[in-house]
Amino acid sequence: MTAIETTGLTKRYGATTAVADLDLRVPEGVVYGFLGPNGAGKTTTMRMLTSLTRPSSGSARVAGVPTDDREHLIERVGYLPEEPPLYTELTAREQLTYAAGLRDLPEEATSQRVEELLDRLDLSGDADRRIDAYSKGMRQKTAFVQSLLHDPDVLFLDEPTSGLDPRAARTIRKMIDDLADEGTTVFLSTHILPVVDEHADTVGVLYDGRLVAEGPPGDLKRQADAGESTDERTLEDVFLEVTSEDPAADEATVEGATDVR
Ligand SMILES: Nc1ncnc2c1ncn2[C@@H]1O[C@H](COP(=O)(O)OP(=O)(O)OP(=O)(O)O)[C@@H](O)[C@H]1O
Repeated sequence: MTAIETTGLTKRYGATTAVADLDLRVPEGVVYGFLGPNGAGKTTTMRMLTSLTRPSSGSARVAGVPTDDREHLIERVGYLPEEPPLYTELTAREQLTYAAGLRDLPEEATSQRVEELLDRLDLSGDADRRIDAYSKGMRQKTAFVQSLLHDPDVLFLDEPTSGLDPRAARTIRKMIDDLADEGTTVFLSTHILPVVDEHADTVGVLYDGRLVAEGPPGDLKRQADAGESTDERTLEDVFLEVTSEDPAADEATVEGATDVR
């Protein structure tokens, strides 16, 4: 099944077109790296795909559910936004119990899952402290657990390793791989290109609201004209090339993998 499918998905804010006519097909169980410069429309896309923002036109289905069917959609998707909202007067354990309650998740199984996830992220020892006393990384870990609690089919992650120390960041990256192995589709937006290079099966690059390149990282690198041997090309070269204002660079970009312009 296709995990994410969008047709002509568009969002306008007044005169600004944040996302323009986006056609995406993301198969189940893959890690999809969603890249783009600041203001390219990544957050807006994720907000539309999680039913937090309505498209101006076009449509989308996630896990087979139309995104305008919010009630059913939220059972199937998880979202870790860049600045996750948490009740800072609660402890992490209370926050997670509260979130599970909102979703009507079975108590015992959920509590076991919470403990496993907290333990994996090295947060068990702090789980009964109030979130307002947490570091940025501890808040991030709490929000990450919250996005996963209901075992979503499709998980949207916006800069999931933001503020995390190297060990915690590595744990999250490993969890992303494990989730995909278990069949979860992970839609990963980050500016940390080596993470995308290592973990994403497919990369999509958004520029000015449009998808300007898409394909497996290796294919994109092979086809990028970075003036270097293939081995030395990085995803950063691809990114800079396909998001360039320079029309000459626009001509000679990543043809083939799926250059979608
Ligand atoms: N609520 C809003 N009202 C008006 N304009 C908005 C709103 N949200 C986003 N935009 C505009 O839409 C465009 C895309 O923004 P978006 O936040 O989706 O980009 P992004 O790719 O997530 O950027 P970043 O990498 O900086 O997080 C920008 O021009 C932004 O100013």
